Amino acid sequence: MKTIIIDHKNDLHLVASCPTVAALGFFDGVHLGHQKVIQTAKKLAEKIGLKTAVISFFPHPKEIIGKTGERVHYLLPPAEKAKKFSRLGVDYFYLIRFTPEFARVESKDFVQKYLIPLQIKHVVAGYDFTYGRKGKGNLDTMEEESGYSITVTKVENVERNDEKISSTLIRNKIQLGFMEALPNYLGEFYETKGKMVCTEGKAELIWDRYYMLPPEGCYDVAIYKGHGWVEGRVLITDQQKTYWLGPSIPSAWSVFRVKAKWISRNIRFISEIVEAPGKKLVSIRG
Ligand SMILES: Cc1cc2nc3c(=O)[nH]c(=O)nc-3n(C[C@H](O)[C@H](O)[C@H](O)COP(=O)(O)O)c2cc1C
Ligand SMILES: Nc1ncnc2c1ncn2[C@@H]1O[C@H](COP(=O)(O)OP(=O)(O)OP(=O)(O)O)[C@@H](O)[C@H]1O
Repeated sequence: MKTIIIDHKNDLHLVASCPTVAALGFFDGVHLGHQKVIQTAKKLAEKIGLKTAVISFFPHPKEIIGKTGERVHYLLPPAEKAKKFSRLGVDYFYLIRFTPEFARVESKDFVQKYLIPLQIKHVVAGYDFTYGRKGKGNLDTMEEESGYSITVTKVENVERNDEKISSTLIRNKIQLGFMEALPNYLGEFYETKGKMVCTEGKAELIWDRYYMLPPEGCYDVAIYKGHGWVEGRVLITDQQKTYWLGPSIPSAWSVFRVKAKWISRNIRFISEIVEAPGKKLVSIRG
């Protein structure tokens, strides 16, 4: 898959090398709803003999047009999003820099000055997808705004327990520490990447940017350190620092890349700490 970052400096006629069917949206977390949109685009593209594209944005529109200082708790860094797109069979990932100027582009101009030069022939998105200044454009306006050179497909909402799967819903679950619920929406456990920094008796996990952590507490996780997955436990402090509670904390100073699968919140372990305050179950110094 080819990733192409687009800002106002690009001549889009030169960027696109072939016509595509494109899935449009932000796609934070690439959850099951997003996967359905991308798989639909892929199937259609194969049927009509075109390549598949995803058009997305960064940073999140809310950070640019929301209230000043509004922070978005991202679920995935753009590079990880790209890997997931690639696994879904996407050929081109057009990542548009979402700037205040871009937010002011009228919906028709987005279609005429971005989608048409990028050789998008068919757009796939969900029912609620909007585009253009103040989010005024939607899939019902797109065909007309393209002069009928682009056709569209609306994907039915993918739901769980009568609720639409959304990045917001997943963020809310993480905020409450319900990590065990996430495979229902993501199709797999939530994963974060970072490094483990070990100093005598203490191992801190420092996560890369653009991941979201659950609140203070103890969590069952699986950690990948280069030679397979190890199940264990981590503690998240009120300062949002993460410590590995074992098994086996390296005694020598070392740093290595890790990835973690967040399995569930461990309520039992927390209550053990509370019930036996004199007993030092968690040994964290420093
Ligand atoms: C050219 C363009 C301009 C946009 N301007 C605004 C805006 O002024 N206000 C807004 O809330 N969202 C704006 N958006 C964001 C969209 O409404 C929408 O959130 C974005 O396309 C991602 O779609 P999704 O949230 O369905 O994934 C704009 C999007 C595009 C492509
Ligand atoms: N559950 C779903 N079923 C089908 N399509 C979806 C679903 N969720 C999102 N989409 C579509 O996927 C694309 C990306 O959506 P978007 O990034 O807005 O996801 P979201 O999960 O609704 O995010 P947020 O909660 O931040 O609004 C859009 O075309 C959107 O309409």
